[in-house]
Amino acid sequence: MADPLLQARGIGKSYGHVEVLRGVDFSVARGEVTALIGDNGAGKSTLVKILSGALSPDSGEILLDGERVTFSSPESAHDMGIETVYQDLALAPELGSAENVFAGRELLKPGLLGRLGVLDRRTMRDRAREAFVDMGTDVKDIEAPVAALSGGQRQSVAICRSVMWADKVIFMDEPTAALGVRQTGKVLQLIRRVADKGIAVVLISHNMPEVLEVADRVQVLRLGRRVAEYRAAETTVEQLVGAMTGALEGKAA
Ligand SMILES: Nc1ncnc2c1ncn2[C@@H]1O[C@H](COP(=O)(O)OP(=O)(O)OP(=O)(O)O)[C@@H](O)[C@H]1O
Repeated sequence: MADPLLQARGIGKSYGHVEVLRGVDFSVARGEVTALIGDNGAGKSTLVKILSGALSPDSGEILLDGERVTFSSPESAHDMGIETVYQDLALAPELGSAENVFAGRELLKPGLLGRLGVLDRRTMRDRAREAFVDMGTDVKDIEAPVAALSGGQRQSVAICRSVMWADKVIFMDEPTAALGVRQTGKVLQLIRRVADKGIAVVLISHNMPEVLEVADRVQVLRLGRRVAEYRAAETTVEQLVGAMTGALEGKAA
């Protein structure tokens, strides 16, 4: 693979006496979509939480651009250019798409007498619109409440928001799980576009054909260990399922 941008080495994590991750190595490169797959309970979400600052590992190390880093919180990972799109999307349904992009990170402009403190609504709207156009999304009315959008459009808003704030890594947890075929296709195109901007995308998915369609590389977790790594172009659904269930030995890419 190209030089890893984010690299985890020997990550271990237990909840009480239950060892959930056991010496997991994982790496992602700029401009690539890396799928993270595994059966229910394999440890995917736990690994993503560790790599995005939401959980601390018990052991192992994380390197970003070759430098060892420690995330004390999701905000500290955000500050280093790492964002996560969770399955619930964390959008405020009553706010518009543009407002959601900037929610909690509003831009301010000088108020009266040069004091900071007035929301710069126009700049936020313009930047959000630019981001939506740049990413090729079909959200037309960026002021309509996101509750009124389709599931695919809401997913697009959440992805565009992450692109606005991340310049290194974006984790996406099952971004197409609730979508129909057409909307899934659009979201997959969007995911590709995010990677083409030079961002490393990590995609958690249970949908193997989708993984093979959009990912460059696939890393397989089973029972808390990374058991295989494949180039998507050189593997099959059967191989992936075999590695996930333990029926097949994985071959390092
Ligand atoms: N907060 C917690 N306390 C105790 N055990 C937990 C906690 N979170 C996760 N686990 C356990 O850790 C293991 C790995 O869970 P994790 O959610 O990381 O798996 P996953 O691969 O993301 O699964 P899924 O595909 O079902 O989301 C599971 O056995 C789960 O029950």
